[in-house]
Amino acid sequence: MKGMAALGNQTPGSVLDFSEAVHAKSTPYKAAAFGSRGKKLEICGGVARSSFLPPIKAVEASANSKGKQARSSSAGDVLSNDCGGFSGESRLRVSTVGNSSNIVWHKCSIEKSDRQELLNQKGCVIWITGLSGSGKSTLACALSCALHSRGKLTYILDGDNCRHGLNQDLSFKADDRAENIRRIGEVAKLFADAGVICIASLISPFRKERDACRALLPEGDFIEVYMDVPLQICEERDPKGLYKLARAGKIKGFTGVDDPYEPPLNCEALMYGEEIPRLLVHTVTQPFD
Ligand SMILES: Nc1ncnc2c1ncn2[C@@H]1O[C@H](COP(=O)(O)OS(=O)(=O)O)[C@@H](OP(=O)(O)O)[C@H]1O
Ligand SMILES: Nc1ncnc2c1ncn2[C@@H]1O[C@H](COP(=O)(O)OP(=O)(O)O)[C@@H](O)[C@H]1O
Repeated sequence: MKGMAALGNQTPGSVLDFSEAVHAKSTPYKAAAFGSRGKKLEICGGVARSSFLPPIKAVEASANSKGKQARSSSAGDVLSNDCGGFSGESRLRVSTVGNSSNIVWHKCSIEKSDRQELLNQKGCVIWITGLSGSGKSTLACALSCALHSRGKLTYILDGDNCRHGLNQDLSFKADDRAENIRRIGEVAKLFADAGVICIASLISPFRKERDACRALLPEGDFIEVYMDVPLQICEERDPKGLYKLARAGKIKGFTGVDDPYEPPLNCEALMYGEEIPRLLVHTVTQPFD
């Protein structure tokens, strides 16, 4: 069982009420949430409990052998120094990561745990996946509003928005979608490392790539939320008219129409139904140390 990420210093068992944060409809949103992967949390006035995972401590690891591919490393291969000057210990280890050779991880004495303490919250990634029109952006915004109003620092990485900048070189072909997911996963990891609650909201149709993003974070710090809304409903909503264009053959490779979507097998939270998410019971957690 995986633990759920702590979102901050909330009273254990407290509820994130989205009623102020979302549109006007008042019918409760139907949702099921799973705290640890597969472990159901109560919804709509329920309680979500989780085990607090201590902040990661940098562990010295042996240097990568030449040519060995490592996804990323925050441990080992360390060049460290204190903020105050040049007195810090340096353990210079050169490594190769992907196509980057002769690189050295530079470590600072201010770590994730220090930033979390400053912000009084725990950095984590809430990853919202689902078809176009399933309500990802709506939920991301509602979640951000709800947490913000509770004094929690959040940042949304929206697939559409990131494609306006960081990912503007990527198409919707499978390889580019995979790269889109990978990049957003890496950026989300940086936000979490900064102590921010990062809400990633993108179709992210491939299970393998989503799982790779999960693997970038300590256990419990990646909360996968699946918008389990049937294609038919998404298509009826069609707020941007894209499904219509896809059905007319004017957009090729549209997710759900003529491009695949692989639903999560074991996500932390499952959102379904047609109503606006008025209530989402979320994670919560043991107090921050
Ligand atoms: N071919 C195709 N398939 C799916 N979606 C398409 C496509 N072309 C453009 N769009 C618009 O791009 C938004 C999805 O971008 P993402 O970065 O989230 O997609 S992905 O994760 O790389 O699959 C998606 O936004 P959302 O509706 O917010 O999901 C669409 O508006
Ligand atoms: N739970 C919901 N019930 C009904 N309509 C919703 C819900 N969530 C979002 N919508 C509406 O569906 C449309 C698509 O929502 P959006 O958040 O843009 O989806 P996505 O980001 O997945 O494409 C919007 O018009 C939005 O107002």
